Amino acid sequence: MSDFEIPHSITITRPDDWHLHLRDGATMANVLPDTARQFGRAIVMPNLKPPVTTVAQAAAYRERILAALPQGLDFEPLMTLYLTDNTSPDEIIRAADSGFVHAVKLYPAGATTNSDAGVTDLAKCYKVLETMQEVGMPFLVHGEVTDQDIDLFDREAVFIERVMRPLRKDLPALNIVFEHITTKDAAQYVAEAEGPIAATITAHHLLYNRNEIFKGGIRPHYYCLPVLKREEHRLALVTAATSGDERFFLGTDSAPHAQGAKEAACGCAGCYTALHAMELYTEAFARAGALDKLEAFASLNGPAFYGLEPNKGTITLKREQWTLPADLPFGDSKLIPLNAGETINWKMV
Ligand SMILES: NC(=O)N[C@@H](CC(=O)O)C(=O)O
Ligand SMILES: [Zn+2]
Ligand SMILES: [Zn+2]
Repeated sequence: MSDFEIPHSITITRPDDWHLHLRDGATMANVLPDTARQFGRAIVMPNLKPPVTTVAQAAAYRERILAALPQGLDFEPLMTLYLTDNTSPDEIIRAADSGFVHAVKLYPAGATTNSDAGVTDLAKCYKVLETMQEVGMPFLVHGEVTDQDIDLFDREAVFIERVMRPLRKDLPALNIVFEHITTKDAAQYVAEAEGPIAATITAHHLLYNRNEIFKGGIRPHYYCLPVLKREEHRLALVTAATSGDERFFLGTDSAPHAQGAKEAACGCAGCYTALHAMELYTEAFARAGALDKLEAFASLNGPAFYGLEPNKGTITLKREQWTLPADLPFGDSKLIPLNAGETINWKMV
């Protein structure tokens, strides 16, 4: 699409974020309005410290989110449970009956931020997974093996062979979301798989490849997990997201960390994009000449997978340049958003 063919504005059904970290307490109060301005709902990740492992904890967390929501913002948090080796089938039944727990999340132990309490061996969870399959509870998967002998950049592809294929063979009717996919291997696997599987894709994995982490020096705000990959993988993700295929939908994986935790000798993984998520996705779709596919990806495919109605109302993004703030308040620290201080091309009205 040449520049003059790109429209000056685009209006779509109000989108949802199907993968979001809101944290808790004062920092949650800081970041929540950014998401609530852009999205009608969000799947809220349970990797708090300690993690959200029970329906009772999810109910309390949901109340804290709603209490922190500024007046006038209409936003529904969709809660999740953090799967551990000790999660019981009864907890899954309670979750399904709750009406507000929409999924259960797999963090392979040691894979990412706050995953220490995660699953050490999925074989220990088969009773729980069978129950999830029976009651139709979606299983959200951080799809990376944690084996230190496997190259960091290969951990998602190896996960498909070692974990995803056997799991789906054993439990073919389990609803699975392959979260924040980053490789052509995962995009291809999901596109071709039989049965109920989908994938979320972040804005940063659509816009950047791994060079971004090392441009002119090490740039910690581009470090997330799964880590950015080669250009060929980015291109495959753009193809999947803009294909209109209902298996692919929006999940920002916006993951705020205090400035000092990112800019450190051993910095945390996670990119903060909630402030300008729809602007970034719109840029990625515009560059691909696929703005007509943005609504399916951002607003329709996700609700269909989760058995929910799309949101009422619309949002509009204008082609208008604006400069992101250098930092944002984050409890008693600061939060550096992705693209801090940079000028971007779209602005939500
Ligand atoms: N994506 C990240 O790099 N970090 C996430 C955890 C996760 O989604 O894996 C976080 O909670 O900080
Ligand atoms: Zn993850
Ligand atoms: Zn995440």
